Amino acid sequence: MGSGASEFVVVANRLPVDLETLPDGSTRWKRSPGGLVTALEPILRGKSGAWVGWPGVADTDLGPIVEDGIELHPVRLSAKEVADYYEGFSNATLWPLYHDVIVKPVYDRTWWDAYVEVNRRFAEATSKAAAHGATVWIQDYQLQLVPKMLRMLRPDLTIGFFLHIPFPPVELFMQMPWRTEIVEGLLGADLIGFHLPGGAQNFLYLARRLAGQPTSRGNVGVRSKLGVVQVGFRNVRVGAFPISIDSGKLDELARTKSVRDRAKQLRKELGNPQRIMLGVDRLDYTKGIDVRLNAIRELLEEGRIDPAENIMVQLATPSRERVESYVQMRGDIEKQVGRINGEFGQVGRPVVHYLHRAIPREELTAFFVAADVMLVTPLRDGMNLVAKEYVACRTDLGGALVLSEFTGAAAELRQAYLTNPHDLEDVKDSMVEALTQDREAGRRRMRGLRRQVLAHDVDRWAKSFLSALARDSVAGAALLGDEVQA
Ligand SMILES: O=P(O)(O)OC[C@H]1O[C@H](O[C@H]2O[C@H](CO)[C@@H](O)[C@H](O)[C@H]2O)[C@H](O)[C@@H](O)[C@@H]1O
Ligand SMILES: Nc1ccn([C@@H]2O[C@H](COP(=O)(O)OP(=O)(O)O)[C@@H](O)[C@H]2O)c(=O)n1
Repeated sequence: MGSGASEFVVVANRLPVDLETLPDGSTRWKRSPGGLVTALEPILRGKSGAWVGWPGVADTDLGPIVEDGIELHPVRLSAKEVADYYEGFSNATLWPLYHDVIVKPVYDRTWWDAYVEVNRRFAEATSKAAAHGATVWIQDYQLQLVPKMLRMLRPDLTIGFFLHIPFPPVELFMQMPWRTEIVEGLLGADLIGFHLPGGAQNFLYLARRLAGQPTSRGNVGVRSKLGVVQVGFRNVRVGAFPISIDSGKLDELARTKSVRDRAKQLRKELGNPQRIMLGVDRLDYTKGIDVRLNAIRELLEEGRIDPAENIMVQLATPSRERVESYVQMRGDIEKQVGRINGEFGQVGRPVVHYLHRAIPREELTAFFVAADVMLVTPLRDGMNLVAKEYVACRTDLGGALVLSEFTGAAAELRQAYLTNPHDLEDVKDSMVEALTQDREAGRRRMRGLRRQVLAHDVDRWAKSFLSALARDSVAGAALLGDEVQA
């Protein structure tokens, strides 16, 4: 297959923008949901590379286009492929399996066939876009077969892969009927990145057990001490690279007069309560939105918080709306919101303000600035960028972060009020602690959190991954325990 013109290509299920059809039949591009796009968009803009991905709607034929300075290569998916590859295998098989089986994964052979077929299409589209010797960076669980397929088409490329969600413990991964194919698919890369060392260790074990390849045995570090899998003459490196946000830019935005004024106005519109709690998530069962709502209801019932003084705002972006478990969860959450407001709200003064829609970045920043307590309570989350965004916005050192121990972010944000989302009493106690924290103690915590988030931004994440990828993989032979420049 012939090569294209791009020296650096990002490959992800989604393009950074979704094609939206308006009621009058015309179309426009809007930003795609989720943290992957939040993280990668600024990187690609700075590198003038190409992005291969799905435009978010089925049966759309589009040639390459340039949008906002990024060259986009849309991959066409039919309506059936969206149902089988995206909603099915990606989000009803892999997503729950990799998130601790919070809901039961479905193993369907026709979904697997669609996953193989669509991964092949992504590999072919990437092969067309990439110049000879280019660097290709493949993203996430939807595309785990692409590294091997692409290597077969284009052995000249340097191939990196990054998994944005947790890589599951071995006992869970072994459920997967196509477990060997997935491990072998990933081993087509030169470097495989995870958020945390635990994910990398799980993968190394599986590469030995399922693919039968020799691997390094030492512990993997954070941006250091890569593991190695020997695949024939190739050394595939495996490491932990915790993702982050464009913290400097968000810090700047949070300081602007328009955002600060809007934050004040939001407080007023919410009835000037003493304390505002905030949740910001895609509407996903992994995010523990139900956990925080249960905690608030019990705290109200027990009289530990006063509904006249403490309110909550939950901003929920619509997500995967045709997947059964998401439909059911939306109903459950909206019932919980209704129950709390029915029992504890007043006319014109609900306790929980709930918006089910995407929120523009500047408005979201004003919410972060206005919120006294940020509630991030996932049952499992690869990283959770929202936690880092809140910290980056607290230029005043105000606010408090309640953070689930089961997020990747918890490994770095140690000064948060860390909590176990499976232990409702612990969540309630953490919330009360955060709501009643001493001002000076709160400022100390926030200072520590900000030091971490501002020093480890998304640029550092990308540079640490890409510089490790750029290293000669033959030189990596000696590397059991190699150090990476962060
Ligand atoms: O594309 P969707 O199906 O609408 O889902 C949105 C994205 O969700 C997931 O995000 C993950 O990546 C974040 C950045 O690394 C991380 O902070 C978070 O913990 C993950 O859940 C998913 O991995 C992406 O592929 C989706 O685009
Ligand atoms: N209503 C909302 C909720 C989230 N978001 C953004 O979506 C991203 C979510 O990333 P994340 O890493 O926390 O979680 P995922 O949705 O990627 O699993 C963050 O950048 C949020 O600011 C948004 O723009 N509007």
